[in-house]
Amino acid sequence: MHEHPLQRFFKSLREQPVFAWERFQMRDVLVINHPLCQAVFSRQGAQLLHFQPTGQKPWLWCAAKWPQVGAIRGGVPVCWPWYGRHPSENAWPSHGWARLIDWKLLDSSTDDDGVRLHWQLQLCDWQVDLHAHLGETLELRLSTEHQDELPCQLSHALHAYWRIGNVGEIALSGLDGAQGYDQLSRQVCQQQGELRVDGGCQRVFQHEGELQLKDHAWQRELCIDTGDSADTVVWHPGSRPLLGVSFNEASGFVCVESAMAGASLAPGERAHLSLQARAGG
Ligand SMILES: O=P(O)(O)OC[C@H]1O[C@H](O)[C@H](O)[C@@H](O)[C@@H]1O
Repeated sequence: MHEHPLQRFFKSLREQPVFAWERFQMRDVLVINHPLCQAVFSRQGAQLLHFQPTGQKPWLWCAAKWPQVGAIRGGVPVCWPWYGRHPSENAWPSHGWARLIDWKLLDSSTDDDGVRLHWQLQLCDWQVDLHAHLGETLELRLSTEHQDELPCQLSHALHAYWRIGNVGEIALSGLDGAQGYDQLSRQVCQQQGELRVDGGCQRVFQHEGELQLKDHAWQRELCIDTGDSADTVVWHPGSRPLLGVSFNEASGFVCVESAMAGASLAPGERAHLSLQARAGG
């Protein structure tokens, strides 16, 4: 099994600062080394690419090779201000602008509890803020507002790639009875028992509360909470090739995302999305 590509920043035996900027694959990355956890963000997309509480295996997956320009596959891409295909502009990039451009880091702080970061992106009349709290657990909160004169359409997602031992040996519990839509068969579905994703999965569930990602190969359980207002999207490409990602690499992740389909946002109103995870078991 491959090592996480960003673990390379934590090999030094010398004492490292809590926050340090580095260059990696032509991007600025913020390397975070706290007694409770190690983590890496890219400035592009304010994307959390690596998170590993001390003494544990990495929680997030990231592709080893990144395209020279364009989206980095891995970690928690922020899909914003639209999720998936743009509703009317076919030529516009999938999952919006936010993961393609550099954000501003407005604040970073550290205490015994972990680190807190505040990233921001301003685009035309729109502003999106990402607050992260990382320590023994992971917490991301996204908040959007705009100053346009009229209500605007927004859809967004925290598209997390979770690191797992092998996609054939995982199960998601906590979705039993949840109503959803299977985008592969284009049919509504209702989950019965545990969800297995081997062979490909692209489902959107209406679901509240935690779900458990049970990883039998790594004997690990992560409890993932996508918040109360969002949909939970479960995605894995199965045997469909992903550009620049080997079949072996792709067997090491499953996406469990916090997402909100298109909604209308009035001027000054705020839309929120959150994603939290803790070790279970
Ligand atoms: O390849 P990307 O644009 O990063 O999208 C990756 C995936 O994201 C979502 O989960 C969609 O449901 C998939 O259809 C898509 O393939």
